[in-house]
Amino acid sequence: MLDYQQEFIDFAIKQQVLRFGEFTLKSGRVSPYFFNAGLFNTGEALTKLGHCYAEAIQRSGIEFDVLFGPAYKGIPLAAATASTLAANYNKITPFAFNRKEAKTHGEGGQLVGADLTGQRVLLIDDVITAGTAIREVLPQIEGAKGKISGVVIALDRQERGQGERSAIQEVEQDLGIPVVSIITLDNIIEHLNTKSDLQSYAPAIENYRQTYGVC
Ligand SMILES: O=P(O)(O)OC[C@H]1O[C@H](OP(=O)(O)OP(=O)(O)O)[C@H](O)[C@@H]1O
Ligand SMILES: O=C(O)c1cc(=O)[nH]c(=O)[nH]1
Repeated sequence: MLDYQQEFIDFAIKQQVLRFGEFTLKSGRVSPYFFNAGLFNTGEALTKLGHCYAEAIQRSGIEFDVLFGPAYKGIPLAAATASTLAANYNKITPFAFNRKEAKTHGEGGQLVGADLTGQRVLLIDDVITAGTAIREVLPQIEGAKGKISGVVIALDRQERGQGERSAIQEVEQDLGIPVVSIITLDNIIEHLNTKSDLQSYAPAIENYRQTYGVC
C-alpha cells in the first residue's frame, strides 16, 4: 500500500467515514461496512480529501477538462479537488454537478457549474458498489454534450456489477474509460489485519465478499 493510501484509511477511520456494522446500500445489498463521505465535514477534512483525490488523478494520467461530481456527495468532492488542483498543481479545472431533481425557476435545469459542451469530463464520486450511480448520471453528461473520459473514486468496493464482472470492469469495458480509486477493499482488509482492535471486523467482510465480491 502506498503512503497516501495508508494515510487515507487512517483518516477515514478517524473521521468515522469508514464504519463497521450493518448498512443497506443503494443496490439493496446489506453490507458489514460503509464509507460515508458525508462525514468529511470540516474544512480541514475537505482539504485532505482534495489532496488524496488530486494525487490519485495525477497518478492515473487521465486527461480531462472538467470535473463532474454527481449529487449529492460528489458535489463537495468535485469542489475540493478542483481547489487542490489549482493550489498545488497549477491546474485550473472547472467543475460541474447535477441536481437530483430539475430546478424549474431561475437558471432552471439539472446541471450546475461549468459548461460541458465538447469537454472531456472526469467523473468524481465517493464509492462504486454496483455502478448504478455512474450509469444514472451519464445521460445528463451526454445530454450536455460532454464526453466522459474517466472516473475517480475514493473507494473501490470490488463488488459485482449488473452481471458477473466487477462493477468497475463493467464501467471500464462498456464505456471504454479508465476507473481509478484512492483505495480498494483489499487495502481496507490489509489494514484491518494489522490492527488488533479492528481485526474482528474482517470475517464479516470476507463473508460479504463471498456473495458480492469479485477477485
Ligand atoms: O455503485 P452504486 O451501487 O450506484 O452505489 C454507489 C453510489 O451510492 C451512493 O450514492 P447515493 O445516490 O445513494 O447517495 P448520495 O445522495 O448520498 O450521494 C454513493 O455516493 C455512490 O454514488
Ligand atoms: O453502495 C452504496 O450505496 C454505498 C456504499 C458505501 O460504502 N458508501 C456509500 O455512500 N454508499
